[in-house]
Amino acid sequence: MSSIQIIVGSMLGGTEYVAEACEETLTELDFKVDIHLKPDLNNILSNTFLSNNEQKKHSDLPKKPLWIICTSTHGAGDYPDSIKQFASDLSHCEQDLSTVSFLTIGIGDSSYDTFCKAAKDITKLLITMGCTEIVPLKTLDMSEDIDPEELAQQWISLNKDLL
Ligand SMILES: Cc1cc2nc3c(=O)[nH]c(=O)nc-3n(C[C@H](O)[C@H](O)[C@H](O)COP(=O)(O)O)c2cc1C
Repeated sequence: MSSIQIIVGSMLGGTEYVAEACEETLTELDFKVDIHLKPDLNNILSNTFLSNNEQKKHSDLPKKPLWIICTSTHGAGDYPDSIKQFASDLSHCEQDLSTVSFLTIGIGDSSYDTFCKAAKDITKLLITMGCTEIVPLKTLDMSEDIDPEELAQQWISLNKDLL
């Protein structure tokens, strides 16, 4: 079992429901999950690398640490307030993140030219910081009549063997 950190960027709360739906699916799949509605990089790093140490004690439970980013986009392609500090801290992080794998779910509205830009930007930033994207960005378009929680859960289930 790998430990998964779900990192949430939301302004109005909708993306929190999507993240919690992902948490539910992952828990059903028997993953250990921590969800961060107000992500703090230091806290996430200590969970990530503590989990690593724990895994070393259990050699039958190996796996790289995994982060799942769920973020909407606000303003004119900006990060939501809840994830701004995390993104800034991440860009200055000096810790080696090369063992961290991640995937991103972007929630946005395609009527904006900057569709899901925050999710695209954080994906680029994580790659710049040495992390490995294991599944290409999943975007959910709220201008369509969709159930974003259901779609996110289906996407997690589809990719479960890569986690
Ligand atoms: C003021 C405002 C600005 C927005 N700007 C963008 C944007 O630039 N790109 C985009 O894809 N969606 C944009 N959206 C759509 C939101 O990302 C979308 O409504 C999302 O579901 C909000 O998620 P949240 O409830 O977690 O904040 C904007 C929405 C609002 C209200």
